[in-house]
Amino acid sequence: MTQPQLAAPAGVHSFDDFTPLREVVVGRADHYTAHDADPTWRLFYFENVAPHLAAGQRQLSIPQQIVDELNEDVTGFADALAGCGVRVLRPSAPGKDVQVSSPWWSSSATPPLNVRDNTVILGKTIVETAPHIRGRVFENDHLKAHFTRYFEQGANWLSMPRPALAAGSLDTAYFDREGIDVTAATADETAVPVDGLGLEMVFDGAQCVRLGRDVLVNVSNHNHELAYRWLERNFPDLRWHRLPGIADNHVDSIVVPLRPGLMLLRSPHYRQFLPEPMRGWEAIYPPPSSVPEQDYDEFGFVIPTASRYIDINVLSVDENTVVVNSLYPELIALLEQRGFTVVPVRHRHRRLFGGGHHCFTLDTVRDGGPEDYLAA
Ligand SMILES: NC(=[NH2+])NCCC[C@H](N)C(=O)O
Repeated sequence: MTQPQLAAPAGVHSFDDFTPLREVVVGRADHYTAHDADPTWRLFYFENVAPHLAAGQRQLSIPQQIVDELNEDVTGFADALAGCGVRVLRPSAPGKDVQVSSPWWSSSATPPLNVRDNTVILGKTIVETAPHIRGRVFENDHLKAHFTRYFEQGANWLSMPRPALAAGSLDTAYFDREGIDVTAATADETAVPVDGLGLEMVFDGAQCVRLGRDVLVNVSNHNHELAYRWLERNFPDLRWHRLPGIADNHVDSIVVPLRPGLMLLRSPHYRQFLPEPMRGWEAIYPPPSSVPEQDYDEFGFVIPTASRYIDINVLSVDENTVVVNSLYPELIALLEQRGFTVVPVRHRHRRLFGGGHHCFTLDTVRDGGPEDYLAA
C-alpha cells in the first residue's frame, strides 16, 4: 500500500501549537539589511537592545552576508517542514528599502519574517493583531493573498483596530513597574500627536499561547489590556487567561507547550504566572549550551533583538516531533531522552532578527480542535 497522501487543504483550522501540523506559513527575510530603531522599535525591544543603542541612532545596518545566511537557514527550515509532509506557504517577497508612512510618522518597513507576530489563528478565524512597531503596520499585506484564499474557503477573517501609533500611543507601564526609565531612549520628537488619542489597543499574536478551548495571553500594560478585552468580546466561546506581565511582549521564548501536560519553560520562576491547572504540568528547562555564541565583532554589529532563550522557540510538527535549532545539541538530546523525534534545523542568526522557528511560522492548519487541556 502506498503512504496516505495529505488531504486537500480544508481551510483554516488551528487551535493549538502541537497537534499534527498540516499547513503553515513560513516567513521570509529578503532585503532584511537594516533595523529602523525608531521609538516604537526601541520600546518594543528595550529589554534586549537598550545597552547597545546610541541615542537617536535610527538605521542599524545588517551585513549582506548575515542576511544571506539567514535566508539560507529559513529556506532550510521551510524545506524541512515540507519534508515532514507539511504544506508550506510563503509570504510575497518584500521590496528593498521600503518606507511606510502615516499622517503621524514614517519608518522603514520590516520584512515578513516573524509571521507569528502580527496574526493569531483562533480555530477557524484569522485574527490580524495591532502592531507595536510602526514599520510592521503593513507587514501582513505580504500574507493577504493566503488570507483571501482561506476566506474564500470559509475561514472567518478579523482584524483588531489598526493603531495610529502616534506620539503617546504606547504604554511604558511594564518598565515603570520595574523602575526603568525609558523616556530618553524612546523620545519621539518627530511623530505628530493625535489630539486626545491616549493609549491605544496594541498587541502581537505572539503574546498568545493557544491550548484548544483555552488561550493564555500576556497582558503587561494597558495597550495589551485593551486587546485582551477585544479578544474576550469577539471570542466568547474560548476561555481566556491573563499571564499578567510574564514578559514585556512575546511569550514564545518563555512558555512553549509540547503536548498536554508537558511544556518548555524558561525557568521555574515563570510557573507562578500560569493558570492554576498548568502549574502542575511537567516542564523541560533549557539546558546550558556548549556551542559558543556567534561572534559578530568582525561585522561591527552586535545588537541582539532576542535573548539567549530564543532557542526554546521550537515548532512542533506533532506531539512527538519537534523542529529544534541544530546549534543547540543539549536541548535536542534532552528532548530525545523524553521520546521526541527531533528534526534538527540550523538557525545561526537567531539573536539578530527577533525570532526563532516558532516566530517564523503561522500554523494555519492543525488537526486538534477546541479540546479542554486544562480540565482538572
Ligand atoms: N514571536 C517572536 N518574535 N518571539 C520572539 C520572542 C523573543 C523574546 N523577546 C526574547 O528575547 O527571547
